[in-house]
Amino acid sequence: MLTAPTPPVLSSRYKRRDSELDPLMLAAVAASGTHVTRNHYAHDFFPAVGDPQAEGAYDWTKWQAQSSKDRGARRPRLKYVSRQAPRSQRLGLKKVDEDKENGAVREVAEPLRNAENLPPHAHRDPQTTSHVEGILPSASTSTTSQVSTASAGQVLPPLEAKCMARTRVPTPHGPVFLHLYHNNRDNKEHLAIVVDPAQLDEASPAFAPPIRSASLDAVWSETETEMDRITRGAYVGRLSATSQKPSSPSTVQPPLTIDNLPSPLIRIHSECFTGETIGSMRCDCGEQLDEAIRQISQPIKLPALSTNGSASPVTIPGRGAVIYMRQEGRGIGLLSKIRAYNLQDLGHDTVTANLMLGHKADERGYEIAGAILRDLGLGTEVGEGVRLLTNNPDKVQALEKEGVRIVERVPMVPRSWQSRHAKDDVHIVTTPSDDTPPVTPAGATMIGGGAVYGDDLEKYLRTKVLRMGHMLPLLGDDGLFHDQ
Ligand SMILES: Nc1nc2c(ncn2[C@@H]2O[C@H](COP(=O)(O)OP(=O)(O)OP(=O)(O)O)[C@@H](O)[C@H]2O)c(=O)[nH]1
Repeated sequence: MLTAPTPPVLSSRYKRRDSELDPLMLAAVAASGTHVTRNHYAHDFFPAVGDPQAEGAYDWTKWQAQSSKDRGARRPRLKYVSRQAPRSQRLGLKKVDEDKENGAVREVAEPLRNAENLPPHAHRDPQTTSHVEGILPSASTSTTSQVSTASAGQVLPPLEAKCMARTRVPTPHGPVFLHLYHNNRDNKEHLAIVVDPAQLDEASPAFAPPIRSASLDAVWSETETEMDRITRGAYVGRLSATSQKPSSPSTVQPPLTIDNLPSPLIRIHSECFTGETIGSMRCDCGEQLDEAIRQISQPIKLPALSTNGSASPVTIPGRGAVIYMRQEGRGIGLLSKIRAYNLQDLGHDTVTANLMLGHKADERGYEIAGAILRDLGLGTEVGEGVRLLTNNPDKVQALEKEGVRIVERVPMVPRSWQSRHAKDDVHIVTTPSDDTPPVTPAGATMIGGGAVYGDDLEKYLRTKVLRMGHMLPLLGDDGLFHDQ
């Protein structure tokens, strides 16, 4: 129909009434080598998009179409990739596991987690998990990297994390630069919240190297324009209608002008929808995120500087970063975390609840966090090292294993516990009764309460100290603090 000559008789007498054939649609049909129907809208024509470990899979700028020298050669057939789970899973044909003794029927396959298009690490290894209560393995706080575990014999390409975009975000604690990362190990958009307001003030002398993403500042293609760079956040100074200076990959880092500059303060924070978005007081995650940004943003007071000739003490803006990892529920995902909360309401603690669901106590990995830190020039072997905000000994170890140079661990004391030390703590607000909402000083927190508190939280925090080895002093029955 498309190629046959138009019948001469009809052409003048009957004009076409349908629209012209869409050349884009024709090109798509030709490229796919197969039929295109309205049912295929969810599929990709690009090869490897559904194969996140392939070169160029997560980054469109790396996708090389047929190069000019190959033009004469036979064109490879493009792979036709579906991002959907297999049909049986989409239709909800779930495998169930019947626990005959208890008469319980339990779903063992989570359709989304087992979708074939997910990278291999998402498939659970039955050898390492146990789900039958009564034969629970001993509490494991292992930080075995969820992302680096490949099935036997599979070789993963070297990990790459690339900053796709960056922008300035004003927060109650001051401006931050939000960076969004893609990587070739999981399909998640991890974030870096960089606190370095000195970059916004180009007029003042820089005492410390700016915290910038090397991958964002790199040249992505020969054809990229200044506007492309600025739009993705590769600019210097403060962006405005009158100030638009694209950054350059070869920008020479200013040397450290002061000897006793504290290393940047950083936190690796794991996503917690409940604690951060709806203000759940089962955990202190929202408060920790807020507190981390607050602490990192605190101005740094330096003693009199000899190197810059100033005789009086100098105050410089705070600097550091929160690396925000999409590892909800310590890596088990929101669905399982919600189920775990119900088990916790039955009386089990946070560790046991995870184990009962067939998960480890902690399934997080820190390989990608390490790559993001490297990209930001933080904690590299040569350089300043970092101060890490955490109570979690496993996190310190796991990051050191990833090559992050940690010069100091800075504890994160829950605000409700701080008040036991200092009753006049500024973050503690009036204890709410049932009908009066707490009075929160403006800008003191992101979510709605100065401090999280309550029985659920107490139980959670105690479990972290007693079962997960978190380094916090516990208040004993005798009213005294006891180091664990
Ligand atoms: N599975 C599970 N995850 C939880 C629970 N409460 C909070 N989380 C998750 O735990 C993660 C935060 O971990 P924490 O143990 O608070 O902190 P940490 O990162 O190990 O240690 P710190 O650096 O000291 O805060 C987030 O991903 C939360 O979603 C829970 O009861 N069960």
